[in-house]
Amino acid sequence: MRQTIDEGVSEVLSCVVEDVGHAVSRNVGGAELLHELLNAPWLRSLLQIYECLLDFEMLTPTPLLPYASGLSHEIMSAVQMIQHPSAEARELHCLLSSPHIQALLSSHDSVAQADFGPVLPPLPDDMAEDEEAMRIVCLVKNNQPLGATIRRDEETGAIYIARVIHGGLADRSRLLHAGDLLVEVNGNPVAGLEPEQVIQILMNSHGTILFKVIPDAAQSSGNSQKTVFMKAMVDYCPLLDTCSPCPPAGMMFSRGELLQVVDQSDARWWQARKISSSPMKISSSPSSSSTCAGIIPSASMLRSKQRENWWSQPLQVHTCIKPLTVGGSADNIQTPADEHFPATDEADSDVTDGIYLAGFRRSFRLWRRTSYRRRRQSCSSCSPDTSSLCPPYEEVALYQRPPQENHRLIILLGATRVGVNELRKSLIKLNPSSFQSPVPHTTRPMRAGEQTGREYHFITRELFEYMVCNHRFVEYGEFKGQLYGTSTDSIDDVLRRGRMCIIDVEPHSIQPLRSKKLKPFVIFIKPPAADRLRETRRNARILSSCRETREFREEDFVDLEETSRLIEEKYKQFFDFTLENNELQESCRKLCSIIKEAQEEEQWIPVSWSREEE
Ligand SMILES: Nc1ncnc2c1ncn2[C@@H]1O[C@H](COP(=O)(O)OP(=O)(O)OP(=O)(O)O)[C@@H](O)[C@H]1O
Repeated sequence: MRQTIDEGVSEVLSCVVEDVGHAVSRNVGGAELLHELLNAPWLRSLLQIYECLLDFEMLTPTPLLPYASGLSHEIMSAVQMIQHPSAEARELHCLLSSPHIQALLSSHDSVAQADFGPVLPPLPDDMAEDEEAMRIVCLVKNNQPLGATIRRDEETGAIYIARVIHGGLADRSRLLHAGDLLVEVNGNPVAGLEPEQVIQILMNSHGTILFKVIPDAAQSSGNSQKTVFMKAMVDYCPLLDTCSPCPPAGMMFSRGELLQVVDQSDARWWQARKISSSPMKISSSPSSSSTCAGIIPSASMLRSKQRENWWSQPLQVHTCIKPLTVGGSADNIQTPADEHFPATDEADSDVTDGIYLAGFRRSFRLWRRTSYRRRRQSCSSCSPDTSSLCPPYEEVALYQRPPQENHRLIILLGATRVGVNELRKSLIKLNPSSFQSPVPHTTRPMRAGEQTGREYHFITRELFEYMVCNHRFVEYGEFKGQLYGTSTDSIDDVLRRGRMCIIDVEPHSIQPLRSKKLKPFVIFIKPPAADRLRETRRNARILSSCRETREFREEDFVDLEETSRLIEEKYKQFFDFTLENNELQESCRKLCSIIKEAQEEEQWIPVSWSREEE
């Protein structure tokens, strides 16, 4: 039976050799050759043999004898002892003594004895009892840092591994853990040394580094850490942080960056990696787990730093957080009260092709512009580097809007005259059935041709003030004796109709809009490079008063650039996207596609917006 199988196998194998040789000698094309080989009957036979071998392996066979090479030596010496060996005996001796057969038998014995592990040096005879718990770790140092920090126990002088950095060399070895007691480095005992001296030994070591450690039983079992994603809401630089346990192992980050926090086991110092804020990139990035993490302060650590900074600062009153009454002009406006103008003076082409565009009235825009400029000038505490007491990190999760849910609120943000209104208007004109802006409220009397709920919601001052007291306004203020504002109800109204609500607000109004209900997506509109800004706006006209427009002046460009820079510095942690308004049509097309992605694709949002219970 066995002979028949062996014959069958050798027949199949000779077919393989013959067919392959034949095909190659015919010099046929690669695809044709592959096709022929795949169709060959011997392939089926080979697969059957392979299956038989797998079955055989499943039976976990035991070897007939584990010392075939020893037996062969016995046979060879027995043959040598025969005085007149037969031709068969001589042939057998010749076969067994050939180096190939010897190597084959030796391999057979290794497999039969399952002798695959490395040969370890014998344990020294004078080894102390407690050295049982000692671990010898050999790391091959390349250009990367070892990825571990050490600390000295001040009482005992013992040196411990303080932290193993995720993704670093020590972490990948899985042999060094936080809490392990370091006994020797390359044969040098480290007890009693200063950490700097141990680091010096490590720095002087090249190639292989041998650590002798006593593992910390609690840590070696491996404490699996839950990974969380956080958005940085503050800037951090380890090299400027005097409290950092190891500044070179620290990770710098700035507001708005997305961090994958991989270790929170230490209440004061976490470990994290920076990741791309693009959901597509994070889900398909295999490298993220292999890159080395860095040490960052925990949320509580940063909060206590923020408190310290806050107390040490002189008292600054934020005028920007109070709604401001603006009675003056936006641009040296020398005009009488607003309502004296005919309706056409105030309208800013808000009817186009039969489509009514709400929220583009001149007084409304001028109120917003003036109030922003005044606030900016009057509030000295709004400098970009002032860290407020906001949470230092915001935990985020990926979210995709279910089709039955309201659209996310789209907030456009930008310095005055950067083109926010122009883009918003172009977007609505492009697709008025999808995009809409909320209708503002005003106390100004309705004029001929106007309708309440179209140009404005015309309401009394009493009602307006009542709404203010009840926090119904996202933004409000006074312009030429009349109140103007954008209410949350108007936003809800647009969203309830299944449309995408596009608003532009002053930067400080973003925070109150950040809610689970609205899930705002913030797009910052920034100016292009200085020369492109001046070139593209050469023929543009800007509002100078309720009645007049004029060309851009150099000081407008300078102000626009400076304001953009300030807004970006101070509020970038809230931006979901930054769009450069260079060529108008291209910017509008881009804006349209960003909004589509925001509504239809996975995005990072604060976890508090996606939790069920809230
Ligand atoms: N990409 C662009 N290329 C050329 N001109 C532009 C571009 N974007 C905007 N403009 C023009 O710049 C001027 C100011 O734009 P817009 O009124 O939209 O600014 P804004 O940021 O809304 O400021 P405001 O506070 O005055 O409402 C307008 O004349 C507009 O047509």
